[in-house]
Amino acid sequence: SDPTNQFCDARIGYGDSGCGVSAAASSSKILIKGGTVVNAHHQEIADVFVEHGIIVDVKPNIKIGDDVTVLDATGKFVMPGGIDPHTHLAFDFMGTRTIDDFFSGQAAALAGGTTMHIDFAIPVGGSLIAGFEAYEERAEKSVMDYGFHMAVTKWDDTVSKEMEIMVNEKGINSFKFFMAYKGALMINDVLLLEGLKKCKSLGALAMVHAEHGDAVFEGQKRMIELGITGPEGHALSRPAVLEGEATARAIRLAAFVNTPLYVVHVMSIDAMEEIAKARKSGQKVIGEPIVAGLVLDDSGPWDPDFVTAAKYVMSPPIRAAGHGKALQAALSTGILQLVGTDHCVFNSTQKSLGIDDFRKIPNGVNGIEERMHLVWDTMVESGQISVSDYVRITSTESARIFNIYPRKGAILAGSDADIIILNPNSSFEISTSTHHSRTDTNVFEGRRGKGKVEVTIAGGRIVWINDELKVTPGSGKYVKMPPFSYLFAGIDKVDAMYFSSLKAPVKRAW
Ligand SMILES: NC(=O)NCCC(=O)O
Ligand SMILES: [Zn+2]
Ligand SMILES: [Zn+2]
Repeated sequence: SDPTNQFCDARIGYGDSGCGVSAAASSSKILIKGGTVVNAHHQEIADVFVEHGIIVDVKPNIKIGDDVTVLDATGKFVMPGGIDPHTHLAFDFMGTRTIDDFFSGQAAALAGGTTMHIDFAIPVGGSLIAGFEAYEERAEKSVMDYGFHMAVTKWDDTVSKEMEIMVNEKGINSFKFFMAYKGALMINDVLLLEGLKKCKSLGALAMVHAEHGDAVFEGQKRMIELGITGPEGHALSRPAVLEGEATARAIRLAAFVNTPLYVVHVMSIDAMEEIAKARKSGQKVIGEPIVAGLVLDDSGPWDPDFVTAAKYVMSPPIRAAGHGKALQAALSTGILQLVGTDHCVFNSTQKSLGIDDFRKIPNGVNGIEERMHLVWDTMVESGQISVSDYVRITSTESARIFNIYPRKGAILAGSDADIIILNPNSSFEISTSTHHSRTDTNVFEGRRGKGKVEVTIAGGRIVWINDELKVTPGSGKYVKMPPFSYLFAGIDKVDAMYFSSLKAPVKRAW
C-alpha cells in the first residue's frame, strides 16, 4: 500500500489507476495542434509533437499516425510548464514539518501549470551530505521533476568540502544563506563572506534570505514587551528597512568578492531598490519576488480570527499594498527577473503553535498551485507584460539562472515535454475547497481571474486535463544542475582587470 494514498485520494488521481483522463492520454505520443506556441524569445502558431517525454518537433501542420493523443489548442497558448525556483516541501521548520510533502506539493503544482520546482534542501545538523540524503529520500515519490538548492547554516572545513561534493557530484549549483532566523538557520557576516568566496570558486550561485536577523530579534522583543503577541506583531517586528539593510549588505559583500548574487523573496521597495541600484552599476544580482508579495497586502495578519491572520505569517512579511505594485513594475521592467512562491505551508493546527506568541507561528504561505494563474492575471491581463515575458518570468529565466536551459524552460525540439495549454478566455477561481495542497487554508482564497491552465503535460504525460489530476508517484526525476551558469561569464575577466590595475606595493626604506 502506498503511504501517500492516505492523504491524497480525494482530489488527486493516480496514473496507474486509470482514473482521470481517457486511455488515449496515456499514449507516449502527443500532438498539440494549432495553438500559439510561446517561448521567451518568440511566438508563432504551430503544432507541437511529443514522443517519449521529449518535444520532437515544433512547426505548423505536423502530420502524424494513429496512435497519437491529439489536443486541440486553437485560440490558446502553448507554453513551457512553470519552473518554481523557491519551494519548501517536507521541510522541518519551527518545531513542525510542512504539511505538503513532495507528493502533495507537486500534485498541487501540476494542477496549477508548474512542472518543475527547485526545493531548499536544509542540512541536518549542519551537514550538507546528511541533508542532501534526507531530501533525496523525501523526494522519492515525486510526480514531477525537481532540483535542489542547498542551505549553508554553519562553517568549517567539512562544510567547505561538502559544498564541493554537492556541486561536483550531486548536481547542486546554488547555496542559500539565511541572514535571519537567529538561533536557528541564521549565519553571520563572516560565514556569508566565506560562503560567497566558496560559491565563486565552485561556479555556484549564492542566494540570500535578506533580513537583519539581530534587529528582527530585537523588534520581536519590543513587540512582546508592548503586549503585542498576535500575528500582527510579526510584521511590526521586522519592517522593510531591515530587509533593505540586509539586501544592501549582501549585495556589497557579493560585489567585494565579485560573485553573482540571488536575493530570494524580495518583498519590499527597500530591497528592490538596492537590487536596482546594483544592477544599474553592472553588478550581477538577481531579484526574485514571490506571488504572495506581488498580489497581497499587509492587512491579513490584522484579521480578528487567529487562524485567518496566522495563515499570512511569513518572512520577510507581506508588505503594504504599494510594495506589491512596485515589485510588479520592477518585474515588468527587468529590475526583478523571475517569480517564485516560497511555498511553505502549515495547516491551522500547526499555525496555532503560535496562538499566544507570534514568534512561534510557523512561517510560510502557499503559492505553488496559484503562481501561474495569479502572475498571468496580475501581469498579462493587466497589460504590464507580454505573453513572452510571462514565459520568461515563470519558466525560462529559472532554467537559465540554474543552468538547465533549454532542456527546461522552452518549447523547442529536444526540450523536455513539460508543457501547459492556457486558455486566455477561460477563468480561474482559488478556493481551499478545490486546491490540491494538503493545507486547510489558502492566502489567495476567493481570488478569481482570467486565463486558465487547462492542460499540464509533465515529462510527456498528460497529468492535468478537464480539471482532473492524474499523477504517478515516482515518475518525477531529479534534475542535476551544472555550475557556471551564464551569470558567471566574464567574472574571471573582471578579476583579471582588477588585479592588474593594482599598483605594485610601495617600497619604503626604514
Ligand atoms: N519564508 C518563510 O516564511 N518560510 C520559509 C522559509 C524561508 O524561505 O525563509
Ligand atoms: Zn527565506
Ligand atoms: Zn523560502
